[in-house]
Amino acid sequence: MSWRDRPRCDETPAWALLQAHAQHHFSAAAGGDAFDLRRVFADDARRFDDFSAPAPHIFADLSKNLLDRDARALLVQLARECRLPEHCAAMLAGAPVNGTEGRAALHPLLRLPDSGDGKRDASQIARSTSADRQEMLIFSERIRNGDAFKDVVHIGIGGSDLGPRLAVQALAPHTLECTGARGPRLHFVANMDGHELDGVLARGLDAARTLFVIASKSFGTAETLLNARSATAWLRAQGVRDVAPHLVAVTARPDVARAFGVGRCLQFADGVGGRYSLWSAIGLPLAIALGADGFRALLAGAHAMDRHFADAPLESNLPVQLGLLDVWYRNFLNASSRCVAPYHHGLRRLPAYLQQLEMESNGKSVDARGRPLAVASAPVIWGEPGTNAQHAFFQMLHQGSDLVPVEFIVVSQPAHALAGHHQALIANALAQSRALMLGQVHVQPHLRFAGNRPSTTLLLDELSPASLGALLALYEHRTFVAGSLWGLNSFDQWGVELGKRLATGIEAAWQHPTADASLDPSSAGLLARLRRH
Ligand SMILES: O=P(O)(O)OC[C@H]1O[C@](O)(CO)[C@@H](O)[C@@H]1O
Repeated sequence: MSWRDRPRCDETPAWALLQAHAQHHFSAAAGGDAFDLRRVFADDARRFDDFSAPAPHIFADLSKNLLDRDARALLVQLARECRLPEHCAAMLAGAPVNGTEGRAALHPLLRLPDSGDGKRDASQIARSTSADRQEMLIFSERIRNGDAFKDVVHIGIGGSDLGPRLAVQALAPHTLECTGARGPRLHFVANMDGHELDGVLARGLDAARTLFVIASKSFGTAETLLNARSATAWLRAQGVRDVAPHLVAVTARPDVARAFGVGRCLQFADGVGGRYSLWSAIGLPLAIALGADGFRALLAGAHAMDRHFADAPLESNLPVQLGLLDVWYRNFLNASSRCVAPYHHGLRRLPAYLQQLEMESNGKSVDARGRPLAVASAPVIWGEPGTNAQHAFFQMLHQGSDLVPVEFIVVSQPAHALAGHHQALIANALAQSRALMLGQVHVQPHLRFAGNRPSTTLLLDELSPASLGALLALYEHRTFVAGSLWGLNSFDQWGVELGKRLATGIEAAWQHPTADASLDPSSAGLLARLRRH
């Protein structure tokens, strides 16, 4: 049987076994026998070791999850029955796993290292992605080391923004700004809300020495084109006659970008999904900030995780174990969200990045064959960096009514030397996961904490280009694993199209009130009020 004909999770024998296991051992109805983290730790001295999973650059402690050995074994059985290994091998080999768009998911190919002799020992597509990368890195080094531009403004949205923005923030200590090296300042603009571009242009930019990067895979995204047009108008208004040298496109549609009037195009393959595109020329601002070697280190870290995903047995394969855990919580313990709490200021945009990665990939209700799903898919992903999050929504995590698995991300080595901060930060991360698990018995109801609340801790030695690459690749593959079991095509995103189309109609109706008749009464009423201002 090929990966295309794989059964969906709810069609397998393991699914029914998992349902029975969850009901007998994990539901409130199981009474005193229900799984309790405090009891299993007391009974099992080996639990931490047995439920820990080392992977490249990352150590994962899964022991504080609501999961026992039997459930874990059944989940691995489920993965086999769903033919996950075959699907994974097909995806990594560049098979056309994105059925509705008739293409492959090429992001792992972007991370293949060059072979020793400098040539890429791979398929034509791998060779051409290598050539694209080479071209981008030559360009980024020129901008980084040259004098032509003092400011680089990266314009893009969704996957053309979230990855580079996160990575530039996360790796700030390695970038131009913090190492004191010469080089341009970097700015990001995503929203069509003019306040964002206006705010960037107000930072004292000299038009004659400003480069705009227009990053759009399709080169058809409304927000990006609007910002790009406004940037072009600004250049002209500032007296720049020949704007083309100030505009570089990063795109899979160089034909459209050239027609727009850019001076230079950096290309990447159509088979690279937007939310998986940091590794392509979309990473240009990161390459400018880090330098070519730093960018290659990011790719090497991600590639190490690709190898782990391809080669490690399912039982010790971290993306597989996390993806299975996601299915377990979502479908057997009915958790409708997962909270991500990075205890590192550099990772403050990670929850936003993961929202696109996981919810745009797996927020679907029909499977890859067009059949309605019989089970729930992507949970809501949400979060904030610790310890800020503790002073906002942790109340709900500790005493609220919903089951929310929490993911703590902790980095061993800080990149600053301020005394006391790092230990205090780490102590808080560990304390929160302990408090969630232990709870508190108290005579007064409002001081009671039920405890037995689950968490995972991902531990990185340091936040380096390589470890960030491994972390993001881990999340990509975990998303693929859960989507594969749910039977989804994790690589399309048709759900974003309807709203885009309707926005065009509303924009037209703004100018022509007679068109209000084509709107529903609520939208027409709101528009009428808005027009008065
Ligand atoms: O890079 P583009 O084509 O401008 O698309 C930006 C984003 O828009 C989306 O297509 C969703 O609207 C994302 O998948 C993508 O990352």
